[in-house]
Order: sequence, then C-alpha cells, then structure tokens
Amino acid sequence: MKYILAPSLLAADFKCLAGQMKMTEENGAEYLHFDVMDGMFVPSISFGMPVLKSIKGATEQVMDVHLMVQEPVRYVKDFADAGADIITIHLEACQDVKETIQKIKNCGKKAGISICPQTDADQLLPYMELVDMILVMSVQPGFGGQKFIPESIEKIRKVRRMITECGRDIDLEVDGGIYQDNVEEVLKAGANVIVAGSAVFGGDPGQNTKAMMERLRQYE
Ligand SMILES: O=C(CO)[C@@H](O)[C@H](O)COP(=O)(O)O
Ligand SMILES: [Fe+2]
Repeated sequence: MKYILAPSLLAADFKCLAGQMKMTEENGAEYLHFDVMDGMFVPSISFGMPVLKSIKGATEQVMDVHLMVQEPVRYVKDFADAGADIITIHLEACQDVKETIQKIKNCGKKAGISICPQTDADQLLPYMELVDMILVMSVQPGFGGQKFIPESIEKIRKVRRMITECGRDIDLEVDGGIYQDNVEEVLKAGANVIVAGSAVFGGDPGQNTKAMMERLRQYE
C-alpha cells in the first residue's frame, strides 16, 4: 500500500505560501490538502477556486480538495477546472450522494467521500463501489488545530475492514488533530493518507514534513 502525506494549507502562512508548499514537496509530501469551507455546512469560510487555480501552477503535488460545502454538486466542475485532482465531498452535505460522485467522475477526477465523527461508517456501504478514497474526519470539520477524537481509531479500523471486504483499491484518508505523536496509531489502524495541518505548518514545514514522512515510510 502507498502511504501519503497531505499537508493541509489551512494552517500555512499565506504571505509566503509558494515557499511553504515547496518545502513540503521537497521533503516528500505528495499531496496538498485544500480545505474549502462555505460558512453553511461548517461555520467557517476558508478559500475557493481562484486560490486553487493560482497555486496549482506552483507545485507538482496532487491537489486533494476537501469540500466542506452544502450541496457540493454545485461546485464540482468549478473545482475540477481550477485544478483539483481529487475531490472529496461530505456524505452529510449531499441530497444525492451518488449523483455528486458521478459528477466528479464525469469531470475525470478521483472521487472521495467523507464522514463526520458522528456519522456511522456503515453509511458508506452504498458508495464503496464508486469512490477512490474515503476520508474519516477525526475532528469536527470546520477548523484546524483541534484535538484528535480518540473514538476515530475504531472507526478507521472498521472502514479499513470494509475496504478489504469490498476488494477495491480505495485509499483511506484521516483528517484532523494528527501530529508526530499519534500518527503511528492512525497508520496502524489502517489509514494510508494522512492529513496534517498544524503538525506541518506550525513551525518549519520542511523539517516537520520530513519527520512525518519518516514515520509514514516505516509502513511501506
Ligand atoms: O478539514 C479540516 C478541518 O475541517 C482539516 O483538514 C484541518 O485543516 C486539519 O488541521 P489540523 O487538525 O491537522 O491542524
Ligand atoms: Fe480537511
């Protein structure tokens, strides 16, 4: 299995964004996690298509777009055109989850589905044949810098079992409150894509990426 680090730009220093992205890229982070918040599905507002379009040209990293947006089907094409490579929507935010996933696929992008901490993993079952990635939120979506919810570990184990049982090559991404001191527990439970905002950009992004990558590489 491939283990990937996805630094979350939400925690980056935007006055020197290109340099910060480069530091993560040079130290082995293959993805960049791009958190879109609409002030409706989650209380906060972050950034959107114009920012994605502008940073896309500054890195070779895969743009991993996490849409915390009500009825994301409305914006799938806009984010695909702006440079998203993977588009992840929230199960809880869609009236028609299948239609939303299909729209992502029709745009030629990888489709991810995410669940909030209070959503049971069983709710993912109808979509296992359709998605490329499952994103388990280990904090309430909406803000960076929160504390990892310990019950997420059991949910990660369960989702990994569901992936194995369905037999498809689905990535399992975990997002929220992951640092050097708990990343191994998350990997052991079955995650293979690790989102880290504060752990990467709180301090030297190059050094922090390197340290996280060392932990991920032990699992390859
Ligand atoms: O989607 C979200 C929050 O809603 C995340 O991607 C956070 O941005 C991760 O930040 P840290 O918890 O790693 O600081
Ligand atoms: Fe995220």
